[in-house]
Parts: sequence; C-alpha cells; structure tokens
Amino acid sequence: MTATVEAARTVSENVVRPVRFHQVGKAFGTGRKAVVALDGVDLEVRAGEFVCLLGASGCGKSTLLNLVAGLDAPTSGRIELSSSRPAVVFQEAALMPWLTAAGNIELPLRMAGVPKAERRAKAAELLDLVRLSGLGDKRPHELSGGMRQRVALARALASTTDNTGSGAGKPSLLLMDEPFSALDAITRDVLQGELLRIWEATGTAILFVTHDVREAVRLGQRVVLLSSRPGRVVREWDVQGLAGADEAGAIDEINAELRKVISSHAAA
Ligand SMILES: Nc1ncnc2c1ncn2[C@@H]1O[C@H](COP(=O)(O)OP(=O)(O)OP(=O)(O)O)[C@@H](O)[C@H]1O
Repeated sequence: MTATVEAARTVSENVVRPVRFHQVGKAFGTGRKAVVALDGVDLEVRAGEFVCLLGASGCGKSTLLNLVAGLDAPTSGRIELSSSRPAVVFQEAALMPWLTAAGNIELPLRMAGVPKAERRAKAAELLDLVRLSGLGDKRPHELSGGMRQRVALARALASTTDNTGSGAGKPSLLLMDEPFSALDAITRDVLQGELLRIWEATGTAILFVTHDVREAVRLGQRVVLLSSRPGRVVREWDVQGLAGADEAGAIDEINAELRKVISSHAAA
C-alpha cells in the first residue's frame, strides 16, 4: 500500500511543472497605441529548478512575473500553473510596518486559515531558515534593508508552502523580481549565498528576474534571455555548477548576447 502511494507521489513530482508558458503574449492598450510587452513566450520552470530571467530594462520581465503571479492576465497564449499559488519577492520588501517580523511571516498563513499554534511554529522555523532567530518581535523599521528582504523571503516561503495533499510542506514556486538590486554590494553578495542555501534546503522552484548577468550565472541553473520589446525568449544557457574560467566564459558570452539584444532594439 505504502509503495503504491510513494510511486504515485514520485510520478506526480516528476510531471508537475510549477509553471509553463505556451506562446504567451501581453499587450497594454489597444490599436496603434498598444504596447506589446511580450510576444510568443514559451518557457517552463521545472519542479525545484532555479531559473534566472535576464533582459534589458523594459523588455517585459516584470510583466512576465506579474502574469505568473496572477496579478495580470495574458492577451494571448496560455499559462499552465500547478495548484499551489506562487508568491513574489519584490525589490522592496513591502512589509506591513505595524506587524513584527514574525507577524509579517505569519500573515499569509493567517489568511489561509492556519491555526495559531501552527502559524507560530512555522514562523519560528522560517525565521531560523533566514537566520533571523531572536528578531521575530522586531518591527520592519528596526531592521536593516537586508534583514527586511530576509523577512520578505520568509513570508513568501510561508505563502508558497503547500499545506494540503501529497505536496504538504513543500513550497512550489517562488517569483523574485530583482530582490537584491536595492541593497549594497556586500549585503547582496551575502543574500545571494543565503538564497542558494535556502533553495537547496527547501526544494522550491525559483523564477528570478535580474538584469545582472553575473548574478544570473551565480544563482541560476538555467539563464533565459529575453529580447527587448516585445519580450521573447532569444536564448537559454545551462549554467549549473559552472565555476572559475567556465563561469567567467559564460558571463562574457551572455553579456555579449545581451549587448546584441540591446543594440538591435536601439537600432529598430
Ligand atoms: N500597466 C502598463 N501599461 C502600459 N504599459 C506598460 C504597463 N506595464 C508595463 N508596461 C510596458 O511594458 C513594457 C515592459 O515593462 P516591464 O516593467 O515588464 O519591463 P521590465 O523588463 O521589468 O523593466 P525593468 O527592468 O526596467 O524593470 C515596458 O515598455 C513598459 O512601459
């Protein structure tokens, strides 16, 4: 009996992709004044995968994340999402200023109707995961920018964690929109390392938007380059585990491709 249940779970984990885009397009407005932000985007993020989405300013990266998060709808094509709701970590932590760090982390659990004792325990566990144990009673203004982003990350993990069914306890998809770009270089470097540790510890899939090639190569298993408006997938690189000269080579190659994309847009 146990074997059957385990087999079914393995199968579902293998086939479930947190998100899959089929020829997705998004235009703002209509007629001649329409801004086509995305056109014919095919993209998938597999279970537990870390994908970095790279592109020049205005190429539609945030639009794409908004579509996945359900904050907006595509004008063409289709987005397939697995059952759990993705959560977003933005450039600014956007915490509730009147709630403590723990209270902010508990908020999505409260909204999901999770009982108090369970919420408390989950918040404490997540505070520990983001290395903020002992700071749960601090309000956002008492924390540094880096600490606030850690709280935002913990809150997102709380809201993406599936509390039901066979996937219980497993976060499914985390969307990150340039989450470290407002931080100083040292804090950014530390948080990139922390994010990798947390990704490995939780098994969540991450779709991470950045315009920083170095960051994309350091963090991602796969780097996906979007063209400038309209945003389309132009190229992908498998960058998992690259180090030393290989990593530097990938950064140079992707930078060159990004420059090409930017200059072709400027010439259009
Ligand atoms: N609500 C909106 N109404 C009209 N145009 C919009 C809207 N949102 C985005 N756009 C346009 O769609 C295009 C893509 O915007 P988006 O914010 O997704 O780009 P981005 O790649 O995230 O940019 P950046 O890196 O500068 O944040 C831009 O030309 C932008 O002006």
